[in-house]
Amino acid sequence: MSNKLEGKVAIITGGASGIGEATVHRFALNGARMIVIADIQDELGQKVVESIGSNKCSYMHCDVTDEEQVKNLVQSTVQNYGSLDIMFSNAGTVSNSIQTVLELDFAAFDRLFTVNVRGMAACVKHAARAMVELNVRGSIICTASTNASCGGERDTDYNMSKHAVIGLMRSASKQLGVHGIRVNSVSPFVVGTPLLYRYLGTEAEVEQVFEPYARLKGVMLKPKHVADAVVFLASQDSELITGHDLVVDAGFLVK
Ligand SMILES: NC(=O)c1ccc[n+]([C@@H]2O[C@H](COP(=O)([O-])OP(=O)(O)OC[C@H]3O[C@@H](n4cnc5c(N)ncnc54)[C@H](O)[C@@H]3O)[C@@H](O)[C@H]2O)c1
Repeated sequence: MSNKLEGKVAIITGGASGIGEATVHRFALNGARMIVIADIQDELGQKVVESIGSNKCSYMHCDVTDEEQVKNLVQSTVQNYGSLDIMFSNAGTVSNSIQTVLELDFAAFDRLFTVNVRGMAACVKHAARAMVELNVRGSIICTASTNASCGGERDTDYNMSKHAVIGLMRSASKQLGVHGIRVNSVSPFVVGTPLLYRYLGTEAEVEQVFEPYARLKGVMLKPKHVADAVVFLASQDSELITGHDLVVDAGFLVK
């Protein structure tokens, strides 16, 4: 690994598990000065900190649906570590019900939107405010999904929420460019994480869903592949890239 993120202070929401957790490790390997994990799974978050070391990583309980908690997360990161260079706004969820159009449960729909859309926007807002105030040419990355680029057989609310993430990313990148702040998104296809295991079953079952659709054969999409894309978007390697959705899908979306 190189030191692509040397000296950088980063927040990773949803960093206690899955793609977020893999990205915490990748950021540490790439020399980030401090990575703040923001999540609601406190025990898991603390375990990730222990695996990296409290000199490089810390945990803060933050429910992204509560704007005050997000504001506090950003403010305390700046106070404790002197900067905010990278926000990886990644926390997300799926509904338990099937959520076809004919079966839409709007209570579940609202819960999902509060996390995946409102929570995502709160993280972008408060990170951007801090970066503008600090005069930091920061990088903000949102987790969207391949679901943001096509319709779905089910999970209409999830699909809609990820389309909204792209809208947020595009608007924010237009508005924040004047401050030198880049905003991009990363869009994975199916990746074996606890979120997907809850939804699809075992790792083998996830592979069964992935395999027929992946044009690139002989490789399984893992959280680390998404994390590498996030490192790219967070680092100077992508200095001129903003308003871009970086798909990590082994060719699933190729037309
Ligand atoms: N796994 C996939 O196949 C896949 C594909 C495309 C996009 N995504 C997206 O990737 C992101 C990460 O998901 P994952 O697959 O790593 O799942 P995961 O469940 O392993 O991780 C999600 C994390 O977000 C946290 N979280 C949920 N609600 C939160 C809230 N209100 N406040 C703070 N943290 C909260 C969870 O506690 C968890 O640690 C999500 O946005 C998801 O929609 C996942």
